[in-house]
Amino acid sequence: MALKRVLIANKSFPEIGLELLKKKVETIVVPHLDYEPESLPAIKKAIIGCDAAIWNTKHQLTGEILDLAGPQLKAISTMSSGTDHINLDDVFTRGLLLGNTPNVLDNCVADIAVGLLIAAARRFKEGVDEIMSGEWKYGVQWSLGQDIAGSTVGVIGLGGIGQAMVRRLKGFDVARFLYSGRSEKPEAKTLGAERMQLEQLLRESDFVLLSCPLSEETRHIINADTLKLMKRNAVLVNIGRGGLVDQEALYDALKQGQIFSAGLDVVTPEPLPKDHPLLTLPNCFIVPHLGSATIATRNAMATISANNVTQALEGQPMMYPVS
Ligand SMILES: O=CC(=O)O
Repeated sequence: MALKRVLIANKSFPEIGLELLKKKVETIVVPHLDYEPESLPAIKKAIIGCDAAIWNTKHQLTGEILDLAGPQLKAISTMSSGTDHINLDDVFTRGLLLGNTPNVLDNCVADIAVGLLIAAARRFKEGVDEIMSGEWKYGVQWSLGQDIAGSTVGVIGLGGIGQAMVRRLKGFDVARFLYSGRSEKPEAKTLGAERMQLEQLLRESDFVLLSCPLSEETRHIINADTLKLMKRNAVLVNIGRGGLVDQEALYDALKQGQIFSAGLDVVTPEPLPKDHPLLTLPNCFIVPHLGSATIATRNAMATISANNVTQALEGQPMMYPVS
C-alpha cells in the first residue's frame, strides 16, 4: 500500500520530527520560510494529495487550502500551542482531526515572561538607548523602576504558561497573585492565586500578565477602556498574542504615562515594521516572539506534531487533540 503523504508547511522543521515522520510516511517539505513570497503559493501546490499536514507556519489555514488538499486529507497538527492561525470551523466542518503542541513550551515561555517583566519594570530599553547615545547620566533619582517584591501580579489566563509564570514569580516575593479567566482553575489553590473579574484584577495589579489564547472573546482585551482601569505604576507583559492588545490604545497609554511600561513578546503584525510607533517608546520593551524559541522546546514541539499526525493516520487518538 502506498505510504501516506504528509505536508510540512515550512522548511524550518526540526530534524528530529522529520526523522520520526520518515519512518512512517512520505514527507513533502515546503522549501520556503514564511516571509518568502513563494511560501504560500508553494504550500497551496504541495498540499494537493496530502493525507495530513504539519502547519508549522504563520499563514492562516483556510477552508480554501483544506479543499485544495482533496478528500483524502484527514489530519492537521500545528507546531504551536495557539490555534488562532487555523480557521477552526473550516477544519471541523470538514470532519478533519486537529492537534497542537501545548505544555512542552510552558516553562520556556514563562521564562521569557519573567525576562520581559524585569526588563519593562527596570527600564532596560531606555537604559540601553542611553548607553548607545552616550547619555548615561547616573544619579540617585535616575532611571527608577518598579519593585516586584511586595507587588500584586495579575495573570489573565491561568493555563499552563500562566501557572509556570506564577511558579517562577513566587521566588520574587510577590505579595498577591490574582487571575482572571473563563473557568476556575483547580491549580490556583496550590499556587495561592485568587480568581476575580478582569476589571478588578486590572484595578489591583502592579503587573498584568497576558497569557490567554486569542479568540473573538479575548481580541483587544486590553484596550483604551481597560487600560484606564490600570494603575499608573502598572507594567503590562504580553506573551499570548499581539491581537490581545489594541496597540494604538497601548501606544497612547504608554506615551501619556497612564501606565508605567510594557514588555511584549508578541505584536501585530509580526514581523513588526521597523518604523512602528511602539518602537519609538522608551517604556516599551519588545522582543521578536521568542517565547518557545529554545532548542529543546522546538524539538519537543516537532516530535509532538509528528506524533499527532502519524497517530491520526494510524487511526489512534492524537497525542494532543484540539476539539
Ligand atoms: O506562540 C507560540 C505558540 O502558540 O506555540
